[in-house]
Amino acid sequence: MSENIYITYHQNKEIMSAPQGRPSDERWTATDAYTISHLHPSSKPNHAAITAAKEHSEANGLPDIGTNDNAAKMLALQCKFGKVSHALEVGTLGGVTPIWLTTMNPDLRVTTIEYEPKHAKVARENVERAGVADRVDVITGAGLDVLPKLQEQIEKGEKEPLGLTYIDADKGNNWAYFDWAVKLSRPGAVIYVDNVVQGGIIAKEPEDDSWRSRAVMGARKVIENVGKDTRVEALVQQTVGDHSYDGWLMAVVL
Ligand SMILES: C[S@@+](CC[C@H](N)C(=O)[O-])C[C@H]1O[C@@H](n2cnc3c(N)ncnc32)[C@H](O)[C@@H]1O
Repeated sequence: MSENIYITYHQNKEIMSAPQGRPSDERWTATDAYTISHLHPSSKPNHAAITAAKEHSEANGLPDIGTNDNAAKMLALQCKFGKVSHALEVGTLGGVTPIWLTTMNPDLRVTTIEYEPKHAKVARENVERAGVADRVDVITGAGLDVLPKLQEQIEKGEKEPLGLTYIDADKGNNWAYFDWAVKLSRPGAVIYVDNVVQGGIIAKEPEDDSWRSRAVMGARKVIENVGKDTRVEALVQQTVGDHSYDGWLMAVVL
């Protein structure tokens, strides 16, 4: 089992849910609300399922650290654009992103890995209620314990090689997840690593060993290792929005 998973997660929860010291601006939140209300209004076929999943997650006490709608829809559109048949998410929370992906891509299957049994249970309930349980495999366990089993399934032909991976779990293992994702992907697959900007504090090497510094080190390690990795081409895109100022690393498998 990977080290300090539980502790690392709670540190991450703090970094994502209480962004003290991180830049924020009401224009970013207002712009997200305005654009999503036009580009994904309540008349969209999956709007009710997504809203219901968020409400069920909240009612069951899951932390408010889910991926925002714009980012989840971007991943869903990437799956459509890339004709992805199998996507992986590391860090399920309540399963809202797999619902976005599968409701917008009728032939897509998603494997999603969640360490917290309670989160995984709520995610299974959410995907069931959304009518996509036959295409979303919610696996309870630590990412690094589950990924070798996914490799076996892909090698046996039980699952397709990955066309898209979304890494959004314990930040200290970002690089290990990325390395696995490359190994399990088909050429042309895309890999996203979330929260690699963290309000712009990642450009400087941390000087202490606080939880925040360890999250920064998780971002720096994946950025620096990916930069030397000849299996991929990558960039970091900075984002602002209702989740403050952050960003993701996007890589394409060559
Ligand atoms: C930011 S949330 C994920 C949000 C989700 N991807 C979404 O789109 O809404 C991070 C999740 O990763 C889970 N997690 C933390 N450490 C993990 C690990 N080692 N393996 C798998 N999941 C982990 C946490 O329990 C939490 O549910």
